[in-house]
Amino acid sequence: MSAQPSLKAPAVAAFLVAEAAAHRVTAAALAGASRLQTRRLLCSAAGAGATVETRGPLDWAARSLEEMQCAEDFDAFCMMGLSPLDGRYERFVRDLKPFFSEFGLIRYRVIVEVKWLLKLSEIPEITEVPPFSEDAQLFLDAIIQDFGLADAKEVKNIEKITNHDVKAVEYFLKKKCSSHPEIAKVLEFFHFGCTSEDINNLSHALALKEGVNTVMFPVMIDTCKAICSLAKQNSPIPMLSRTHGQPASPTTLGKEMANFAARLSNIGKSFSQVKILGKFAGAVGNYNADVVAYPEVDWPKVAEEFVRSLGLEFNPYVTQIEPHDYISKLFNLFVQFNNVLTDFDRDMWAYISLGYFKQIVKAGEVGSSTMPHKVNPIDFENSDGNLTMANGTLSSLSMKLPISRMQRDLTDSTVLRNLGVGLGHSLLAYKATLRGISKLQVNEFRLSEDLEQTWEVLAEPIQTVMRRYGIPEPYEKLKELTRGQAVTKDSIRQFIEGLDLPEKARASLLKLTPHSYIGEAENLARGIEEIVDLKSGFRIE
Ligand SMILES: O=C(O)C[C@H](Nc1ncnc2c1ncn2[C@@H]1O[C@H](COP(=O)(O)O)[C@@H](O)[C@H]1O)C(=O)O
Repeated sequence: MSAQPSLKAPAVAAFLVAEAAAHRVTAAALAGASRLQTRRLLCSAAGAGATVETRGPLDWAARSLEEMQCAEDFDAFCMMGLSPLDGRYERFVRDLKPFFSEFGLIRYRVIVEVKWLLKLSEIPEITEVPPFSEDAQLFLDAIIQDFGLADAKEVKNIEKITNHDVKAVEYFLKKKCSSHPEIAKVLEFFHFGCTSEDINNLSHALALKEGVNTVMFPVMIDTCKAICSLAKQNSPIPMLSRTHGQPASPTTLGKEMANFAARLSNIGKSFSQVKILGKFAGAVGNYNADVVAYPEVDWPKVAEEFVRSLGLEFNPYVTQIEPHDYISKLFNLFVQFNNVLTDFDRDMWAYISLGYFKQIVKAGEVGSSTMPHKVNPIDFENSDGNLTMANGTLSSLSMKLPISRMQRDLTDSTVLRNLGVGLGHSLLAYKATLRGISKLQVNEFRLSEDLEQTWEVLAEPIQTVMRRYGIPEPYEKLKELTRGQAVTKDSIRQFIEGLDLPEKARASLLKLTPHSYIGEAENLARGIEEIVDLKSGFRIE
């Protein structure tokens, strides 16, 4: 399934009216019409045999979020949230809600159940479910397209009685369709031959595919782009390196940023290798009940066609459950991405602490409640903390989900309800890193000052040139000059003057400063755009 362009509820109405005009349905005819009635009008106006693209730009995600925010005392509900993702940080992660909430899971289950009924109607051997009329198809499609919070609440009310969440969806659909004479005749074919997990695994797979593509990847791409810009903008700015926290050969600020951009984009490319899998093979993975009911049907083929029609890859070897190995693979990549970003956050924290970056202050904001001078690197710290939470959850899911006793236990069911938690903390962290980056201002004076005070870093190139020209014990001589001693521009120059080197080599060493001793750093930073390929990565097909 492809991501739909964003369109808010009023825009949906406007879209339908515009479509109506295009098909010469009058506004008067549309006045007061429900979405289903509107579609029926559009369909008949478009002519016999024409189909109206009802999935078009109707943005169910935006609609469900709007409905959520209209709920009575939404703010109070958030304030009492047990998880900060649903409280304090709700506004940063709300885009994930349509996909990974209870509402989202129910909606995806409804989609799978309805589409399965439609699929059954296309199998010639299943004469008990004849092909649906256009009106019945529109009716079923409208259940999906118009599915909202009120419908989800109805399912939850049914679940209070059934105490079985998937069965509640089946009953909801039967009730909803009992008013349509044609569909009412085949109500028992809802959930036909299915075990609940046939519905669940496809629902989770769809949520992951759509949620990650639509919400996660764009922010991950923005993060890569922001770090790439830091690399390019600061490609020539020399910076003292630190290995073991001690002054080491200089680099450029841009080159150190480029390293992170390259690492993150490499992980991005791996996402496209993850296949989101689905199964539809009944209670223990062998189509047992289907084969008895309709022995003449090629059930593995039907299942494969159905899973693929939803935009998922088919997994033929399963128990009652799809074994979730692909979720481990996917989440391990998130863990890797998050680890690299943690590394970035901590380096940025250290560079800010060294004064290499200043942070732009916003009028009215407070740094420290007691030390008025302070501007703390709170965004990088928030990101670091949330990446810890994210990786804790994502690793737990990745470790647990592939393990299920024999043909199934229900441990995955409750655990799978946390897909959005791991992704939510990740999203929160990416946004915090982006905020942190947006406040940075490079302090070239501080960067230069540190280099000016560490002429001893030139010991490395001098001893390397001495080796080339066969001067005995170069390393030891430099060690004597530099180790634990105050090394200055003058003492270094004096040392170079005293070396038995060809004139050209000496001149080039005398020209060298800690600021210019940066090797290929600037070129490496400038070349980052060729390495960072954000077009082929960060996408799950
Ligand atoms: O298709 C079936 O139902 C077959 C059945 N296995 C089940 N498969 C899927 N869901 C099942 C199963 N069993 C229970 N439930 C319902 O799952 C819900 C579990 O709730 P929670 O622990 O909160 O995630 C909760 O709503 C449970 O009622 C079996 O016997 O193998």
